[in-house]
Amino acid sequence: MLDNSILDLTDISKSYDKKVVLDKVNVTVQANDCIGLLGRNGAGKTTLIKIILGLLGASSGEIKYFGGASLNNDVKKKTGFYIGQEYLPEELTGLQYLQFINYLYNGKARQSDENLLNLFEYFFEERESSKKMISGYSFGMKQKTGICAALVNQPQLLILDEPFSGLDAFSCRRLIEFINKYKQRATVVISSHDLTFIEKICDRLLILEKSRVVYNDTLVNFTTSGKSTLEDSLFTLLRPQDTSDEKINWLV
Ligand SMILES: Nc1ncnc2c1ncn2[C@@H]1O[C@H](COP(=O)(O)OP(=O)(O)OP(=O)(O)O)[C@@H](O)[C@H]1O
Repeated sequence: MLDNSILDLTDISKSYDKKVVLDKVNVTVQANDCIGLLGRNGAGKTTLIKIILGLLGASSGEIKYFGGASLNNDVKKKTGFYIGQEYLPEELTGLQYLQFINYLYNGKARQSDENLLNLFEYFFEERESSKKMISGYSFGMKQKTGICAALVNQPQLLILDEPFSGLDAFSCRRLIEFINKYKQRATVVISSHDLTFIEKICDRLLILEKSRVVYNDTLVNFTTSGKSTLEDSLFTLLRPQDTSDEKINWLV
């Protein structure tokens, strides 16, 4: 393990009943890496993220954070994450939720409401919605609220699971621009199926397939310095099955 490692995963395995979902995952994430976590539906991306965040226990293996620490309060304070809308408190307004997260992470040294509203406005392009209950938000608005909450504590490690889902084109561009700036001062891990966005943001790729890591290196090496697109390179690596059209003749 190198001194500036932010995450050091050793032999992380996870099974549900007898089904192996992660099989001896070994990954080191260095400071200022911006990593695209890729893989088919069901490859284990969310499971891996939840294990890293301590929301799910691994069946075996060990994770060290920020150069050797275990998952203590200091590590949690330095980490921001968004892993889905099911964790949003519907009965709070957007601003109240950001204030709650702010208090939880930062105690007395919390951000001003003005900072929180500016953060909200950056992604929403307005402030009015911050006074409305999250229960009344659209899917995309909830997504943006979760992303804002992940940023309140100015995390050194930012982990986002499918952050682009449901975002309109403007919000996607905002998020891309934001992460491209933010990654200069932080380590970022993003799981996404949107390869165009991953290509615009990430420097490294971690690709899971059939419960194992099948690629863990730079984006540039993966696309042979841009000679092929990320999509083509991914298809070459994962070789999708040729599903015969005849099987759906009854349909089309
Ligand atoms: N609570 C659970 N109980 C049993 N199996 C589970 C559970 N959660 C996930 N799995 C299984 O673990 C595997 C990995 O799921 P995971 O959600 O990590 O995949 P993913 O790569 O994030 O997929 P997607 O791209 O579709 O979001 C899947 O086969 C899934 O069915």
